[in-house]
Amino acid sequence: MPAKNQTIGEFIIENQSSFAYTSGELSRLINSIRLAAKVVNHEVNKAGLVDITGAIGGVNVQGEEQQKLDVYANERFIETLTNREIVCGIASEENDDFITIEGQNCDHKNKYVVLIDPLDGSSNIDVNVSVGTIFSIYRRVTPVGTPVTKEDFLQPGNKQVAAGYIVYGTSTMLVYTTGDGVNGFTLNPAIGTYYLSHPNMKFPETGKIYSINEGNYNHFPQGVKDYIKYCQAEEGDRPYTARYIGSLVSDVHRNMIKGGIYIYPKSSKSSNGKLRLLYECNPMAFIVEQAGGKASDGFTRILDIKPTELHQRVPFFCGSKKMVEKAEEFMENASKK
Ligand SMILES: O=P(O)(O)OC[C@H]1O[C@](O)(COP(=O)(O)O)[C@@H](O)[C@@H]1O
Ligand SMILES: [Mg+2]
Ligand SMILES: [Mg+2]
Repeated sequence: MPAKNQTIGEFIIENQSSFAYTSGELSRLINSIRLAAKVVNHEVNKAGLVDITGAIGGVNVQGEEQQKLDVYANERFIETLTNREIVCGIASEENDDFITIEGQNCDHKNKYVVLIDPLDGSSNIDVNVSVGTIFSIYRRVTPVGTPVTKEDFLQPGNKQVAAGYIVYGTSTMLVYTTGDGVNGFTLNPAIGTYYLSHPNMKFPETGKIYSINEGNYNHFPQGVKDYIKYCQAEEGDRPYTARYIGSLVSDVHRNMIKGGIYIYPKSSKSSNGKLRLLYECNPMAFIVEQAGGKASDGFTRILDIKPTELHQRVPFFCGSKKMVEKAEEFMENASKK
């Protein structure tokens, strides 16, 4: 078990064997992300002050109004990753298409692509509720020395070499996996260093929290309606408690600590749900599974879905293993009727 209060830098060096490729590369990837996260954290903490509040007046490829912090965070992560000579391409929620990073000598020698949701939970920025950043990292599949292509981004989630999130909440935490368990690091803002505060995070097998936007209840598939009724029934260890922050990162983080399930299903209003497979569901699913939880679209394991589009959406069920299995049971039964 790693020593608590180890710095993230020490942890990476000590655990380099858990990364499939050379340690130096992982350090540079995670260091880029933690640096950009510190800069973004600084701005998030000022949310409410004039210059950082509200919409920027643009609409992203999802048709969503972009908040100033969406754009600010996007620029900081892209800039920081680009300057560290480690990525050959970046895809982001805030960019229509992927960005090719040629590298200092324009030789396309870098080996990793990063997919990012720079600011998750945008609707909560101006109301002082916790938000996050989500990242997913793959090794490129196209030859080194050639420009990155869409193929490098459309890999199934089970090919991720690392994934994680930052939650900007009561404290700022960076939580990540390289396929060898999940560890959480809390930022000490006084000295700007992340310390290992949550070693070897584990999803409780079951829990008593369900997180879903029940405002859309009438539009949900029958299986989801049945599962919500199950959660609310006065039986056994139920009713469960409803908790919904409206920031995917924060809802899943809480459920990972306390036990619970988060669901963003498809509905008659959005045929594939809202969340994006590549930079929301895949990285969160990798973390959830590495912590002993489960993640699916109600039927299929998220990490086995073969992506077809950069910004494609999928229904998302994730959390405590037994709770997700129960929800899938309701989905299965309803689909047979
Ligand atoms: O308001 P709704 O429809 O419940 O959606 C909330 C969900 O949408 C999101 O805000 C989508 O993410 P972005 O803020 O990155 O677009 C999730 O974080 C959250 O879980
Ligand atoms: Mg998001
Ligand atoms: Mg976002």
